[in-house]
Amino acid sequence: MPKFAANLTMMFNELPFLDRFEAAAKAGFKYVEYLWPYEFPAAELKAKLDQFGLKQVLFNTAAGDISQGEWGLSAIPNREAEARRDIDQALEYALVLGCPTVHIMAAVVPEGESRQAYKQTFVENVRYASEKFKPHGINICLEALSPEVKPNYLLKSQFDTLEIVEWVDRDNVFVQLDYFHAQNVDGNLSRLTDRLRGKFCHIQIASVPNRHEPDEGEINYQYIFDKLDEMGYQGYVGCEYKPRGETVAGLGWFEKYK
Ligand SMILES: O=C(O)[C@H](O)C(=O)CO
Ligand SMILES: [Mg+2]
Repeated sequence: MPKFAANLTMMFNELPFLDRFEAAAKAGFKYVEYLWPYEFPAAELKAKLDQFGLKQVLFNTAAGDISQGEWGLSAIPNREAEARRDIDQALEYALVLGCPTVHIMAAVVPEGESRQAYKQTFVENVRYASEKFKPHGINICLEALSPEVKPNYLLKSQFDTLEIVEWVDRDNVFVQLDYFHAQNVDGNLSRLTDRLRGKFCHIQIASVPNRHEPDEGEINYQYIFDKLDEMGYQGYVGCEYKPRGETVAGLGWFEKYK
């Protein structure tokens, strides 16, 4: 049965961020993920995890200057020093939080820039991170984002991500398989899951097209969950969706997995 993680960035927005840990635990979650921890001291977040018996299973490297359209720095040529500081910071947080996986964000590729140069830079920075994280048993995930969510992001298709993972060629670097983006860009989710077998170590879910709870829309998630169980998938499934309304009211789908 899948191990579901509440995404505290997207869910429980009725509450201030630091109150979402208790809400997630009360709703029956044992695991949490969220985009970025850096607004808070790692020790403060760890205290919240411990207070409510939660395990942190994923967070991201910093996004850069979102107001300037940045969405990750690790693929931007000539920004390697900043990217590697972000990677080092992510490692510090992962060690305090006891988090097994970090999503290294790539970058948006501005019109006219060389995608190949961005890919090469990303590979070199991910290899840097792999070496730093390896002694601590921490994995790295890379994720494709659909253009409707993040236009011109370096990784669009799951096969873009697979190309980088195979190019990096390190045993602690994997695909972050977000079925919302995968359905929007690649489709054919069952065959895609088979093709990525052994290459992904974290999954995220949301309905398509509205990115809500997984109990609506065009993806038959029960079929996907059963397939993951049959494959023996042992990773986590992040609930990276925007609740239709009040978060707990939308958790009927989760009842049978508690
Ligand atoms: O947006 C997503 O699906 C990613 O998981 C993320 O964390 C930031 O792009
Ligand atoms: Mg995602």
